Amino acid sequence: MKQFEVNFDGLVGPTHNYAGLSFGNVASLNNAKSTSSPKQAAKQGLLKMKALADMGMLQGVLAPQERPDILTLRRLGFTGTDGQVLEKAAKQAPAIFLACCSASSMWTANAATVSPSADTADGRVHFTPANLTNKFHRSLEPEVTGNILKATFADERFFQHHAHLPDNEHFGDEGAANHTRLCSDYGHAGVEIFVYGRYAFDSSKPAPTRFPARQTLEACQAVARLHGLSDEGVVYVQQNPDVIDQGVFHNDVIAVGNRNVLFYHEQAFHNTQAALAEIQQKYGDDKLHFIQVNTSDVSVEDAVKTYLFNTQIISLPNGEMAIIAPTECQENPAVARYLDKLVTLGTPIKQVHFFDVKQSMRNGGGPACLRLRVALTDKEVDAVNPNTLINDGLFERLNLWVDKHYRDVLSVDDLRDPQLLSESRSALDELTQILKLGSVYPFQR
Ligand SMILES: NCCC[C@H](NC(=O)CCC(=O)O)C(=O)O
Repeated sequence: MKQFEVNFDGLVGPTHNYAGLSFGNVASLNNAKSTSSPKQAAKQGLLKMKALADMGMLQGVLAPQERPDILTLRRLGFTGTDGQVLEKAAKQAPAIFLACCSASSMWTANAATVSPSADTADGRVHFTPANLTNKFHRSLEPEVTGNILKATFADERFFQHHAHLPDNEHFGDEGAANHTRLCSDYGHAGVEIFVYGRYAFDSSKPAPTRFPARQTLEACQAVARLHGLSDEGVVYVQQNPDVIDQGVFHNDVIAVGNRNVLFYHEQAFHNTQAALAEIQQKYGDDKLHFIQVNTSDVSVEDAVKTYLFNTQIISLPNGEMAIIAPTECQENPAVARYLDKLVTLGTPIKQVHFFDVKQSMRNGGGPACLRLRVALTDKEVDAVNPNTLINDGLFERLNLWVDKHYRDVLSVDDLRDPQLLSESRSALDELTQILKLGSVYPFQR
């Protein structure tokens, strides 16, 4: 039996824009209302997918969501034709309208939490879409995310899909961005690390004071229960509230793991030593590489600015690990120096590859935000919808599709244009045919 980690990247949607929607996410607020390029954003994402496929990795793609979200605007009382709904919402409630236009589903690290079959009680791969309750614009995603995941992982013999957790801040869940898994090989039972920002039912516990903690311990525990994980295979770690207050809105902005490596900033966790000890104890006797980056080498501010930890650590077919980093890491002297040193430290990480994903970075989404990791055996890979796996043909087809449907530039004012709604729907309708997803969007149902 062979085993793989397959990265499913989110395709950037045709309404990609900068609306400053994410309080606590420094990049989102800093770039509010600047002009975006949906076409460039989608192509930057596709190039990263293609590059990983060319490195010998299995690479998948997840479809974006329907935006503007007319269905939600109707639920909020805007009436008439779709065009009138758009016009009324844009005029009467511009902030709500902008939230209903976000292409934020591109960050598929927040699409769901995934537990591989080696970890689960019933031996299937489990998916729970994230409810993303902390941000209104993101809370609109889980229903359609579930549809897309079911259309991508359809075979019930191998894949089990759960409903997202109750839509309430007590169970705030941001998916795989706060979840990482250590294992000796992808197909072996591993240790799933769930990182939370606060306790929902105990206000005496530490919590950030400036920015919101989006993920609760209780949400993590619910996902672990749903997935049938054993207590011996799970570690819950509290994120350091101080770093949330410095703009680390998800754990994947300050830590990332792959196989036997945990790469994290000194300030990432609330109680680091206890967390690492529990992880090592549950992992067993095999060697784990805890690669800690100290503040004296890279400050939290630089980590947030460059997304040093929002890198993907991948295991290449030759067994070496490589870091997939945004070009911002290359441009920052302290971070560049650190990465130069890292590959000489004798850890499994031997290579660094830089990618320009600036369109996404400007909204606080680095390489790791753009992908959902799904560890699969060869049999499970065969059960995945094959039209969602990137190869030369699909890469070319998706580029042509982007050229045909996407705008070069988009300002937030353009979002009220009824033409954009119809462009977006024809694009997505064609995409569901390319990826053979069936009808996943409200406008198709
Ligand atoms: N994992 C990265 C997620 C980034 C995402 N940004 C946004 O939604 C910003 C959208 C805007 O401001 O237009 C977030 O904060 O959840």
